[in-house]
Amino acid sequence: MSSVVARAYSSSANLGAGFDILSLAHKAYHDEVEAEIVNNEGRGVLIETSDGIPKETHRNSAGAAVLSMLEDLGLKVTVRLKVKKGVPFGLGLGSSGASASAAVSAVNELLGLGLRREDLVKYAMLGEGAVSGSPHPDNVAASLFGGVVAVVSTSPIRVAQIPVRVAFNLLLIIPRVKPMEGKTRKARELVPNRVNLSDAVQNARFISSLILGLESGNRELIRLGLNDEIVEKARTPMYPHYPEVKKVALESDAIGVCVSGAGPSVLVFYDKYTDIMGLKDRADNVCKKNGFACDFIETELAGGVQIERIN
Ligand SMILES: Nc1ncnc2c1ncn2[C@@H]1O[C@H](COP(=O)(O)OP(=O)(O)O)[C@@H](O)[C@H]1O
Ligand SMILES: N[C@@H](CCOP(=O)(O)O)C(=O)O
Repeated sequence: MSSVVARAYSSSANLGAGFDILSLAHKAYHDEVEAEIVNNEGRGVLIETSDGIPKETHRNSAGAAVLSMLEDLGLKVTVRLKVKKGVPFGLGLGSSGASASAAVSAVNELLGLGLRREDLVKYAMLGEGAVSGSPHPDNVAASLFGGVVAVVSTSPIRVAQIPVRVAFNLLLIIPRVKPMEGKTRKARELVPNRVNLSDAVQNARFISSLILGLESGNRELIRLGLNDEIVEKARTPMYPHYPEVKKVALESDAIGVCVSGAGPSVLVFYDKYTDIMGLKDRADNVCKKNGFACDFIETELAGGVQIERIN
């Protein structure tokens, strides 16, 4: 085998109150990473890309993830990663996580390491750490496992896939703005270190409600669950359009609405009862009022990472 190509999908993390815990993968966008061995003489990772992301190994989520994997496993090999971006970055769509997930999966296959997906989460999240300053596991767990996931333990990593027994589609409302360099890093600086007990309790209610709603197919529980008293609130200055977009989407009978990851994109769960045309129309006006156009991408849950080709 001379190279392996892996594909990983975009994701929306947090899902309301599940900061660094909950996430889902969607088919909206995907990244592809091709991994090949350069030599077996030393340990290294070379990045090849023409998609506007850093080429230095330590500054690229794919490079940093794979390097941490080679170091941890004591492997002396240099690999080249060709990173083809499909997931736009800086918009809250898990772009850095998709590259890291595809990269560790491709190298796992290339070197015949036989790692479990939870091991791959462990390494891919270190790629997230390299770009956002903290190794959050939620986006990579969704891109690696697919569907809706909860990272229920970080040491050791444990990921639970949440059974979804309700029919819904997803709408991403994506501001057409210049991506802010290091956006997630900045957004994480806004998260408070200490929170009121009453807010923590309220958030635990939201998480319970969302998971129970998805499992039982109860629309009202999902709607209630897609709220957050802590992180979304603290970050509101980074996405001032969000409260009004949420209001008009709920008035159009969306199932529920939350910020996608650290924003500025907004994730809407909708179904046949939702006035989707009216929702887009009104949300479009809110975006324009805030000084930018928004793209509306209708999508659905995606599966986990796939090995596309073995050459
Ligand atoms: N492989 C990669 N894919 C996407 N962004 C990357 C990658 N490697 C490094 N980056 C950097 O990470 C940042 C994007 O990540 P972030 O702000 O967390 O947004 P996102 O929600 O897209 O993951 C950008 O500054 C980008 O240059
Ligand atoms: N839990 C993280 C998720 C960041 O997602 P991104 O797609 O915006 O990078 C956080 O909220 O910081």
